[in-house]
Amino acid sequence: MREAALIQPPPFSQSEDYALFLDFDGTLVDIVERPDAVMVDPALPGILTRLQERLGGALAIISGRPIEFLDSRFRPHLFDIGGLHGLERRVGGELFLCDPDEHPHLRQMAARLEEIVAPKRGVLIEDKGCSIAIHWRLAPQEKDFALETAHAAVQALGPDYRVQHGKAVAEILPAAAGKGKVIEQFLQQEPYRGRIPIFAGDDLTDENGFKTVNAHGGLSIRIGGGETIARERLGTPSDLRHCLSVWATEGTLPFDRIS
Ligand SMILES: O=P(O)(O)OC[C@H]1O[C@H](O[C@H]2O[C@H](CO)[C@@H](O)[C@H](O)[C@H]2O)[C@H](O)[C@@H](O)[C@@H]1O
Repeated sequence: MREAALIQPPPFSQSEDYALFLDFDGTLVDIVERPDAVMVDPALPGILTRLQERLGGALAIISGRPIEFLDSRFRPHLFDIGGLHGLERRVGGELFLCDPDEHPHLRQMAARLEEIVAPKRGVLIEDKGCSIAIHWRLAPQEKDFALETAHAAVQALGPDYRVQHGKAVAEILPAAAGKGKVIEQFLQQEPYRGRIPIFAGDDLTDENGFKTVNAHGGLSIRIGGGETIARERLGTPSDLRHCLSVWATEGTLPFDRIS
């Protein structure tokens, strides 16, 4: 990572050279105990809309969440989104969705997993159709159980599926999913094509996105602690929201480093 105390990204006269990609949980919004309890800061949709205009439309949320969930949190705003760790995508209103019916074994596994975790108080199954997350934030003592359950499920499903590790979560999803891949797909399409990517994320799934962004000579930003290949670091989602707000209103994007 660079040692500079402050980054001064592009003035608005050059902002159409850049594409901005933003992770959701732990990056734009704070981590909370339950997946369905996440809250969007009321000022955030307006800040993102302003940035989207500044960037000529080249702003997308890149998340492990489904597009439908993110829309429910940002309504009436409909941002470009790479959802489900890149399994689905919306660009300029055009949708590329993942069909759960194409994953019949995963669907059967979802029902089985509900039964397996039922006796474990605080372990939550988040069924997202084409992926299934097993959460243990409310039951940290069940971490090993949750991890073993996720890995056993993938073992049973075969090589078309993998486990994505995250913050107090293990997700079972198609092996082809990846944030790097979906960022690459965005960069092949207008208005993202040919631009320098900027990507902020906080978690293991985002490291794959950082790899792609670094390969394009872009700016990768890790939110919070942990080992990373990101080139810059910010402390909290609130720090990032502040930076985005400054960029939206003043034309610069200052990142105070924490490490
Ligand atoms: O790619 P992201 O937008 O960062 O999404 C990653 C996963 O985030 C969510 O889980 C995490 O946030 C929850 C709410 O704060 C928290 O309770 C949980 O412990 C975290 O792992 C979400 O529920 C998953 O579907 C996303 O894949």
